[in-house]
Amino acid sequence: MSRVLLRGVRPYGEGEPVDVLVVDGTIAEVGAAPGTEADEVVAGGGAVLLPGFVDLHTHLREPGREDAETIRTGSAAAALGGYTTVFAMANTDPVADNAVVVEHVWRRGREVGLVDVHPVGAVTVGLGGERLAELGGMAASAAGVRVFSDDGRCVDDPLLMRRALEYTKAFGGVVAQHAEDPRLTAGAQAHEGPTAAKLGLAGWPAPAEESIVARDCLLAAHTGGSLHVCHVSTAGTADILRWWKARDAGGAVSAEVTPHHLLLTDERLATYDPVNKVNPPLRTDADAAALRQALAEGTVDCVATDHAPHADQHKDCEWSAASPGMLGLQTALGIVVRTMVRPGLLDWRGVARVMSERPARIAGLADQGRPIAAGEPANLVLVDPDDEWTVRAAELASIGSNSPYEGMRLPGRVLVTLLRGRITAHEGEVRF
Ligand SMILES: NC(=O)N[C@@H](CC(=O)O)C(=O)O
Repeated sequence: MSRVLLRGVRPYGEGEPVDVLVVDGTIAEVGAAPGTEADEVVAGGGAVLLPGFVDLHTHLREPGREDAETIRTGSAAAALGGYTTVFAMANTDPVADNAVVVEHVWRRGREVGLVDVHPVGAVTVGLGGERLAELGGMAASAAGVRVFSDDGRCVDDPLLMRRALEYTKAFGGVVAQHAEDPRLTAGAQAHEGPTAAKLGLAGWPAPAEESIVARDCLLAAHTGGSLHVCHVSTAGTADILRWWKARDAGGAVSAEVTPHHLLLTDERLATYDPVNKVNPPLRTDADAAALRQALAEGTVDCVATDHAPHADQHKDCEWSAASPGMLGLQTALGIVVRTMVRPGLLDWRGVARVMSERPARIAGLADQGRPIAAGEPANLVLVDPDDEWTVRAAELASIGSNSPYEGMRLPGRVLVTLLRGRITAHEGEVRF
């Protein structure tokens, strides 16, 4: 029998500190537990206890790009960031578009054992956008895939998108769309606006995202399927989602926003440093403010990192040749605290909602994003809300070092992460 005692912690940052006893992976008691024996006692010091975070959008790069990240290093970054579950995107090499590849990713995640790694299945064969992949085969595999996405590419053919929504509905799946009309973004390098014009970079216009989101909402309603909108980046997309959700038109539509789109804007592009290159691109102050508001009110359901590690040679080059993407797993909480908690847009219950509960429900997970209560699985993260730390990309667990937050002070430090009662990260150290 394994017993872990978290002494003096505040679930959801509320009330007086309590003790939380975890026995064999399950929360056994929440309350005062004086004199309780345990294999390991964590001195909580009044820190905030939350359900472990769930990331619907992670690039782990394995198989194929192990020079940027592996399932082992990405899992370590996740545990250190407070995550107990990540969804590994399908744009690997080979593409995760069949049962063999998704089972490999799933098994490797289990072997590493730091977080639950759920492979995302590709919607189309080879992310080619022409033929549906064997969605049912991936769903029926040992990996039990429920989330499907061509992320990195848009399923721009409306008929294929319709079929994907219809087909996944049969087994409770969700289609996570990278909303980008490719005809409107050919050659795009930056958000289309004054900054891109000044810097001479080809623009990525907001309607390229918004038109696909509007279309897909209509298709979700028509088919009764489940649509999840990846990395919402514009105020206009938030408006469409707000209008759509108010209509309650059928189907299920959910959406995520990344930490970087909550905080960073295209003003950072002036240095031409490709660390700021990401897809969808950093947009304007007004967009970021609208996204923070949309997340606070629930129009955008959750935060997802879009953790996108790249090997140095794909970032240490000129802007146009650089790969888009940023590290995100270890900095997500800090950015959410900075942009949402400190300004009063979210309390800690809200953080639990957007980083754990909603993403778990969207993906249909039964054992994650659960209440902190006796009898529940002990997937938990303990956060010091006041402590600040300085981001040093070289010290992050990922192989790639493409963090746009280098040198930034971030509030909210992860003290301990527990996966089914096992401590996976402790004071910045991973426990493999
Ligand atoms: N989000 C990113 O900027 N990059 C993603 C894929 C993509 O969406 O382009 C990646 O896989 O690197």
